[in-house]
Amino acid sequence: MPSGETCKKSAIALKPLTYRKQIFSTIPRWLEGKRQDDEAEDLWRIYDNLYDLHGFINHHPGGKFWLQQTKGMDITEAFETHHIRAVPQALLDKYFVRKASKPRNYILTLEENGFYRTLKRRVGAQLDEMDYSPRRRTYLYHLALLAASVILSLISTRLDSMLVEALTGLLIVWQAVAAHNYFHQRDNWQMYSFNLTLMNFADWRISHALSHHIYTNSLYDLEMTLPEPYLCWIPSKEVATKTWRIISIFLQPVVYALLFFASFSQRVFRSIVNKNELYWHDIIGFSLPALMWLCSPLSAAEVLLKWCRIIMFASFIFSLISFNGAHHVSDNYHDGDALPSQLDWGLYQLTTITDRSDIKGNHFWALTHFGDHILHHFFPTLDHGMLSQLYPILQSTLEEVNGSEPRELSFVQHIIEQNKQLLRMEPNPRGHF
Ligand code: HEM
Repeated sequence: MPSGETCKKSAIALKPLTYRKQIFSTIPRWLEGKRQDDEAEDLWRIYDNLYDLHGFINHHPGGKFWLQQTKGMDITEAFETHHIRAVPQALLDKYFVRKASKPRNYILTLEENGFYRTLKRRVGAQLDEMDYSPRRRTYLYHLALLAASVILSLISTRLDSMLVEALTGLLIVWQAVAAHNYFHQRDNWQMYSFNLTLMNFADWRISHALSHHIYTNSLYDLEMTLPEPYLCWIPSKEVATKTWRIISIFLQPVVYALLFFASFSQRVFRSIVNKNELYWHDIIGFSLPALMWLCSPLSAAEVLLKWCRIIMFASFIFSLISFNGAHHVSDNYHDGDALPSQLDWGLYQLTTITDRSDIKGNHFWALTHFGDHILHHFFPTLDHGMLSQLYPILQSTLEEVNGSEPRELSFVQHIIEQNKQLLRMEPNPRGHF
């Protein structure tokens, strides 16, 4: 089990992390811990200002969820990255309460003329000239994948074929990754289809959108800490010994295959013994086996077994794509490595992401495999199909700052690198930028 000081103090924050004081990381513990660490006094903190957004929660165009969940927190980066236009900033004055009495807990910066906000201003100025037609194609891709997942699930009940089950799992994953495009945006029907994986989009809005996207590869990133102790990417012997790291390489396929079941059953368990963590829309996860049972001659037990195999295939494929998609290249920054000399939030992000070179420029593959990942982290609410239009602005802005290029590797190289990162115990002494 990870223990020791390097497991509790992130290099990008001033205070030790409250949520890491407990043995297992969970989403409710992360939320509670962040509230304690941020000390926003039951209000919302943006930069050094405190706002009372209680009256705005129900009117927020992005949906209630985001503000309900972040009450009492510092939401500076989430606020900056989720709005490209100037309207939300202009609205804020109305809700201003007072200046915060303490400095921010996070040391990454979002200076007005720094890299990220300069890039965002330039993208904002381009928004009206962008080609919005890829949004329609994204809509059709997701719909087609969803329909195909349902149809193939039904076909799998008529054919006794593992291959069909694996294909069904693959389609469920592709539609779920496409649904991920939608849960980053204002509430919509597509986000619910993510739940066919047995994971829940609302949980992912926290662990992925509010934690991973903002504090990438740091100890505040739940996508780094939830898979511990089975997969440990933090380069420290306090987090995992060499022997355990070697074992974890061989354990990976099992962890991948059980991820969906494990995340659901843990939530059920904690809901029974502690506080409810389930949502009404978790029921969507069971709509496929119910439909398979209703439309097939198989018994309930046979359908259940078949569906479990499909979910295991899906879980394996999803983990393979997501854990080997961008962040765990051994040269990427992971908490404990030397920080970049410039602490701009956007430049920090660039040290934690290596894009997939083999799917660049292809709308379908990028949508279903977390492609164009750097731009997705910078502008998560923009439709995934539109991101590739922003490369020229990204490149020219980056060139002005330090002349560097966004890094890219193929999928196979990502897999090799991710395994190297699992084994890496020594912090990298050289910070990018
Ligand atoms: C945790 C912080 C916040 C998050 C994660 C968040 C998220 C979002 C999302 C996902 C959207 C929809 C974007 C789309 O679908 O294109 C949105 C829209 C919007 N939000 Fe927020 N929001 C946050 C805080 C705020 C605050 C504090 C304000 C203002 C007081 C605000 C004002 C707006 C407005 C006016 C829009 C519609 C215009 C636009 O998209 O730029 N939001 N927000």
